[in-house]
Amino acid sequence: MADVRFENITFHYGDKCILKNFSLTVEESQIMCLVGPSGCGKTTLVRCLLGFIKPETGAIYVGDRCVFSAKDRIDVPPERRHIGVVFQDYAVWPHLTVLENILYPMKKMRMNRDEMARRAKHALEQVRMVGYENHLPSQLSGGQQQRVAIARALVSSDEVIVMDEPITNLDAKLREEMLQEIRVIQHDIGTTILYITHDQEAALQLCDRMAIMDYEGNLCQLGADEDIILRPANRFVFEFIGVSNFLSLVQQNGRAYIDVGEKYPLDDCPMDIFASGQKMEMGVRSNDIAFDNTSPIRAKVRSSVFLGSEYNYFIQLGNRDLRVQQNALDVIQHGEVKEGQEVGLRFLQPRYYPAKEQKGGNA
Ligand SMILES: Nc1ncnc2c1ncn2[C@@H]1O[C@H](COP(=O)(O)OP(=O)(O)OP(=O)(O)O)[C@@H](O)[C@H]1O
Repeated sequence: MADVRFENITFHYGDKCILKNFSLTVEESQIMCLVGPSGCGKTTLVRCLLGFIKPETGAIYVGDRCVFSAKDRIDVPPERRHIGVVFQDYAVWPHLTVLENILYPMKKMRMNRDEMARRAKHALEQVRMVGYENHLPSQLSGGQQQRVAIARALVSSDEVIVMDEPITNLDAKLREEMLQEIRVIQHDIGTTILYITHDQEAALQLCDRMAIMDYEGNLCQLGADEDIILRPANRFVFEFIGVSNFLSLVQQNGRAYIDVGEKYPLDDCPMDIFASGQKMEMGVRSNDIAFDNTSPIRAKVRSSVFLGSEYNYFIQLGNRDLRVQQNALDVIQHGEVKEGQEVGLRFLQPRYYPAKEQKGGNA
């Protein structure tokens, strides 16, 4: 097993800076999810690691091996980096059988026959595809094809596997199953996995640690999923992970109010947030809004949707619509609120951030 280290990686496409002095360590035998919005540079980072493109600065290490260093002019070719890869579009060869697909990278590495057979058998067992050796990809479901791609990555490297949106093309149930399988496979063999996604739900289910990139390709937080959810480093992380609502705040006569057309006092709000003179907002996650009839913050239930394990409510508070999510078990315990009903609201774990600047124009 090996850790993966990116040190001060800079990369441009033309004039456009995609990664600037980007550093990240993926610890050995862990699943690290690199999460960020579309276009932020995740795949670019993976391509640097695999050796498909060359950063302008920095170094990349896989365990003790330096696979790239701009300063020392090291640039190990992709096939000698020994990194397993699973891409979104499966990338299994359509004209090769399952077994031939799995043997392919080992043949390229010129491995001996017995070792190839042993590894292929083991990888097929790990992804539960024994019995499908002679099937062509066209005879397999999307999930089975993806398992073949994982088996092929496993035989390429038992040290490091990179997965770039590997389950995006699968239906919801299969996605869930594949996440479980990736977790079980990783647990059994202890491979280091760098998992790239813009799907925060998948990341939360899968990872040991999460790295969050913002739109500009900066690493804005690195931590266990609890850290990211409970202690978001900034507004971007708070908004990107989980479902959140934002409400404008004002202060009057030393007291803070939510301003939603009508003003509701917010007694727990620390007044020092107004010290900078900036407009402030309160962010609260949808599952951190509780119904409490004793609360003076009065709102109206516009709609209620049952989603199996949770209820989704759309609530009108003054001139704002809020989304509230409640666990189905809590609803069973405390009772469902009905459309049209008036409710009192209580905000748990609110966060305070400067308001975003409104963009002008009609665009
Ligand atoms: N070959 C290329 N030439 C020029 N620009 C590119 C090229 N490949 C990617 N880009 C640009 O680089 C930026 C980063 O792309 P990248 O594919 O790394 O993003 P990403 O975070 O992986 O996005 P997604 O989640 O949508 O896959 C984007 O603005 C993209 O348009």
